[in-house]
Amino acid sequence: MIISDAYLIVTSPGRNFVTLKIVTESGVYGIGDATLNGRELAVVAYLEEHVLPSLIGRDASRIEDIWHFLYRGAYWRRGPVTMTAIAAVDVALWDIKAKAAGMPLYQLLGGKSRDRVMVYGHATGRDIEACLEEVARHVKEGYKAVRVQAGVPGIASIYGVAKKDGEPYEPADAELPAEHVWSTSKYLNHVPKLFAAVRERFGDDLHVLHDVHHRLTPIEAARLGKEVEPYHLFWLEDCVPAENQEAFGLIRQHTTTPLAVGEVFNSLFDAKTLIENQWIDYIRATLTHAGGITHVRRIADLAGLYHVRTGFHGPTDLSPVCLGAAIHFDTWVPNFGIQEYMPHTNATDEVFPHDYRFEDGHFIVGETPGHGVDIDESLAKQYPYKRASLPVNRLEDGTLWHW
Ligand SMILES: O=C(O)[C@H](O)[C@@H](O)[C@H](O)[C@H](O)CO
Ligand SMILES: [Mg+2]
Repeated sequence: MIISDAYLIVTSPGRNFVTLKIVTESGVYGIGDATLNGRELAVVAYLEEHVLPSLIGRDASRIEDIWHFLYRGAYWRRGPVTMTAIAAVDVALWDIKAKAAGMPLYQLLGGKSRDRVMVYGHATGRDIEACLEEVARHVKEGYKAVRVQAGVPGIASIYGVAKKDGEPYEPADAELPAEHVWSTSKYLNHVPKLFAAVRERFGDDLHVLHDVHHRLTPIEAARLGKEVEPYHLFWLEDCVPAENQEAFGLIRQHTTTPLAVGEVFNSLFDAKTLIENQWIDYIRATLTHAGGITHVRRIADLAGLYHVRTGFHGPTDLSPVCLGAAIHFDTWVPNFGIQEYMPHTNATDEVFPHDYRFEDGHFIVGETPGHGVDIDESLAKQYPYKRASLPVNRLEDGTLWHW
């Protein structure tokens, strides 16, 4: 199982994806997702210059050793670029190990803890009415859980709401960062009305979620959490920026609305205080940005001790390789909560053939050895890289804010 080749495929079938392919002397290969939205080529340079040359000649079966070689060996530990690069190697090596064993990845992890994996989809609309129509569409398609994001009167462009109703939402929509204007008071006054309308129309059974996208202060988040309590959210996501983990201590004192955080985390240490204090309910760190299966498994195990469940990030800016590996992880992990799902474009699905399938609001894991996702390299070549940036936010007086 000696590694004989390792290279990257950068492709943009609708949006940019970076994929690492590791090939062994026996011909068995594995692939890992290395996509860091809006910073794709930083990871490409990191891997090509600093990681891939040192993989050649190593034993692909020594996943744990290679993980520590890359983590400790960098000296400059953690950070999204480093941890995305390590994750791509890690997931590709697990893919190889599972293929060599002739097993689907979930079997190597410990086997099935469940038969299917509940997902949440995204309903978005320019106002409450349009958003409710999108929730209705999701319910019709079988979703049991829906994230609900609507436009707010007086805010021209807002996270999570597509430019046109019915179109998929894609935040990295400009070559250079677009500048949006944000108003906390307008937002806070509007969101409880949205959830009142959702419960009135859809009743109590549907799981509903909401993403604040890091925009509030702790006391504002506490107010929002309290005000939506009657509508029983499945979770309130990223209600404050989480660099200061203590912020969640304050929010938790005020509300029983379940809290989710972690899509921008890249290490166990980003989440350690949050988990040990039981200030959160769901951890969203992903395989692609938090060091792969080897590291996210450690986060999930720590979380399990404190009744914190997984709710992996799953936007379209993570490739089907990440989603496929995540579905294996979700099928195994004992403390699973939910999996985010934003369907990829048809072009993306064609570039990344896969064996997972969506059925009745859930994913069903595939049985192909490995993580079940491949890449069509010649098709990938038809979609060259295009620079795309995430937006920034300013308050109405021009102050730069969190996006
Ligand atoms: O909950 C989510 O799915 C996320 O907040 C994403 O939509 C991020 O904004 C995106 O991943 C940034 O690249
Ligand atoms: Mg989010």
